[in-house]
Order: sequence, then C-alpha cells, then structure tokens
Amino acid sequence: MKPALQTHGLGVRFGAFQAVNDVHLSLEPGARQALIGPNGAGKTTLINLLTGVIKPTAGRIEMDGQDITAFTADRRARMGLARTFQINTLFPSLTPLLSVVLAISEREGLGAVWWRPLTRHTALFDEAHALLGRLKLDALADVPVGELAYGKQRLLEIALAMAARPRILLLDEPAAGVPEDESGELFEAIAELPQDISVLFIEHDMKLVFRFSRRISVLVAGQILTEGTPAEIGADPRVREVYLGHAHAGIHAGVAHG
Ligand SMILES: Nc1ncnc2c1ncn2[C@@H]1O[C@H](COP(=O)(O)OP(=O)(O)OP(=O)(O)O)[C@@H](O)[C@H]1O
Repeated sequence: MKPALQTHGLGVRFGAFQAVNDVHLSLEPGARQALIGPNGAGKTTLINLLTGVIKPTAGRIEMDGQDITAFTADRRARMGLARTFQINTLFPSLTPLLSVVLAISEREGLGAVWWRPLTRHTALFDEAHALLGRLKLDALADVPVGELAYGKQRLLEIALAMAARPRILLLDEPAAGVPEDESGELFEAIAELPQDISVLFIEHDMKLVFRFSRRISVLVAGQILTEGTPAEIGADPRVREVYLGHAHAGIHAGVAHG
C-alpha cells in the first residue's frame, strides 16, 4: 500500500537558515504517528510545508503517490489534507454545533446560500451532531465555545478539521495549554478517530506520545534523526541524548507508561 503522505529530501531555507533539511517522512494509511523534537527543531515548519502554507526550497511531497509539491494549500485541503493549529482558532461566541455546521457548509460549498433558513439543512445538522458525538462533545453542542473547558475547545478544533472529511489529519500540539487531566481524554478521541484517517501529531508530552502513537519520527535541527516504534525510539540512545537536560525530558517515563 502506498503511504498516505510521503516526503523526499524535503527542505526549506529561510535566508541562510536551513529550517528543514533533507526530510524523508512517510505516513502510512491509518497512521497514528508522532512528530517529536526539541523546541525550534522545525516541526511546525514541516507541517506548514506539508499543508502548502510555505513552499519548500528542496525536495517533494506525495499524497497517495501523487506529487503535490506544486499544489496550493487549498487544493491539498480539497484532496483531504486537514490540520489544526497550536493556537486556539475558534469563535468564542458561536456554539460547537454552529461551528461544525459552518465547517460542513464550507466543505459542501453552501457558503453562498446562508440566507436560507438553516433548519432546512437537517442533514447538515445531523452530520454535525454525529461528529460532535464522535468527539464526545454532544452534551455541549449548544454551549458558547468561550464557556467550554480548554480541552473541549481543542476537541472542537479537531471536530472542525474532521468536518472537511480529511484522509490525513495533521495536529500541531493538539493538547497545548490543556490541563494534564484533560489531555488524556483528548488523545483518546484522536486514537479513536476512524481507522482510515492517517494522523500525524506534534506533541511535547512524552507520556502522551508513548501512549498514543504507533510510530514516532524524531526531528532535530531540521533533520529526521530517527523514526520507529515507541519501543525503538525509547531505547535509542541518540534520542535520549537529545532529550537529556531538555525541558521536555521524560522519555524514560514515557516508555514506562507506554
Ligand atoms: N518564516 C520564518 N522565517 C525565518 N525563520 C523561521 C520561519 N519560520 C520558522 N523559522 C525558524 O525555524 C526554526 C524552526 O521553527 P519551528 O516553529 O518549525 O520549530 P518547532 O520544532 O515547531 O518548535 P516548537 O516546538 O517550539 O513549536 C526556528 O528557529 C524558527 O525561528
């Protein structure tokens, strides 16, 4: 089976600074893959390259074997590539239900017919409820987003990305800012997303990485240091070396919990 997403020698240079360098990354269909690495390693830049927000200065990107390097971010999104951001991008006064309805409408190209009573779009509301249910947000469907616990807001961001019916989901620190007691629930929802969706997530908390990923890619100074199963990565002395003395150390603890 072809990888859902694959890069070959991917790189980007900002002036004299090589932020991402010769990256060969492969995301299998149905993957639950973590992208880890110290601050400034280039993780977000790599996601921006994959989504087409920034253009590479070297290498290429393939989706299901098709070269998408020259495709715009919009075109990649229409092909089924979705992402979430490190920062909260929600409208606080909207409800989760209407937020998801809007996202589905956008997918369906219904933006131009907003003057029609929304209640007519029952299929759309049914789908929105089903999506909220999948992320265990159905009981909160009508609560203004700004009143939701932060962990629930991050779950809603995933629901919004899912509204595009993606085949590949790129999550940039989905648990950033979420209290520890809520982050496990958030990752459980990610783990339980439909198995045909390939997920790549950036995460700093090694306990979450080792508990919820099936493969881990380690990015250091813009390059992939190594890639493997959680057991392989946890046992790799080079990875321990990178994390030793680092603020996000905890690779041993991660393995112990994994
Ligand atoms: N547009 C840009 N112009 C110049 N330098 C940039 C640009 N975008 C990112 N960088 C630099 O590239 C490096 C990688 O940044 P990036 O945000 O991708 O790292 P990261 O691994 O996601 O870090 P963190 O874990 O802190 O989020 C950093 O040194 C950053 O300052």
